[in-house]
Amino acid sequence: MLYSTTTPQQKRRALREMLVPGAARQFPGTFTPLSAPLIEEKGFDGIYISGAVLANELGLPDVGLTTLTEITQRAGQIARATDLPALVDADTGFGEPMNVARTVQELEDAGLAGCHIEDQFNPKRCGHLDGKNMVDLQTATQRIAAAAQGRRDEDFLIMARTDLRAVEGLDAAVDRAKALVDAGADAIFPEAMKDLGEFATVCDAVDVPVLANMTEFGKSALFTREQLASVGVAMVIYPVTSLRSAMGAIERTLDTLSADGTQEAAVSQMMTRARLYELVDYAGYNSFDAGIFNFEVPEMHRRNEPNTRPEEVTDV
Ligand SMILES: C[C@](O)(C(=O)O)[C@H](CC(=O)O)C(=O)O
Ligand SMILES: [Mg+2]
Repeated sequence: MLYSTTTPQQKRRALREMLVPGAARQFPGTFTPLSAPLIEEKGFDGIYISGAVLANELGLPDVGLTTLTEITQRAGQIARATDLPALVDADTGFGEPMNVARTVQELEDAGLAGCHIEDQFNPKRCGHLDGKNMVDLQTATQRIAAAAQGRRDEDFLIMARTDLRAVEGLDAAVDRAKALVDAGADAIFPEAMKDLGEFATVCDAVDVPVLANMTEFGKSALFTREQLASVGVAMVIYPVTSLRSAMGAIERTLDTLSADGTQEAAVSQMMTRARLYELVDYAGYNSFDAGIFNFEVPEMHRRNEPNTRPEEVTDV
């Protein structure tokens, strides 16, 4: 009930302990606190909060328009809704090295377990698009050093992302990854790897955990957890998967509603009222204050059955 009872420090420790090479810990993305208990219940290892998704959710492209305040607020709301550790995308760190240090402190205060900071020039773009502009080595390493210096909880994970692969090739990306580790990165996010062999090369080259980005419609094929584990990947993110699934479902339902004049044919695909109430733990709040909850779900309404709206439901 209410929020997570696991403290941010405990979540950070848990993240550190789970990130071992070859573990391929799965972190599905979510843009809403409501999905966090769902991810937890399905047995995943942690939660990813995508910069692209938080921008898109605001109706914006992922080109560095969102602010530190917006990201911190939303990421904090999501982190609070789960006992799992949450890793957030901090884009280019929201400014110069001193700003990057402040970014880390804000994210620590919001209860995040870690963040990643990338070496693109602002305006940045999705790592799987062409035409990215990169900052030089010195700027990239200064960002990471500033992030490490700003951190107050030594377990807060500073992950360095390098976008260099798509611009200058794998060797350049590996060299940069090593330099970023030397600057203080606790983990590496090699963006836009072409194949499994490239993930293996990065994993072999650095002594810190490596992340694999399994974003759909990107430059990397969608490898299985087992495949990524076999080359040494420690953590896998599915950044936009739930947003794409949700938006696909919304579009299909709107088409049905528009074509049929009723949403009836789409109801069986929807999450039921009962399941939704389970996710927000109505029952838990009821044991706290019996005045809150007076809604019993008859067995027949626990299933998705079109046209079976119970009378009681409208009284809630
Ligand atoms: C991981 C990523 O940075 C994100 O913001 O989720 C994006 C994902 C995407 O746009 O598909 C990325 O740059 O890869
Ligand atoms: Mg991003």
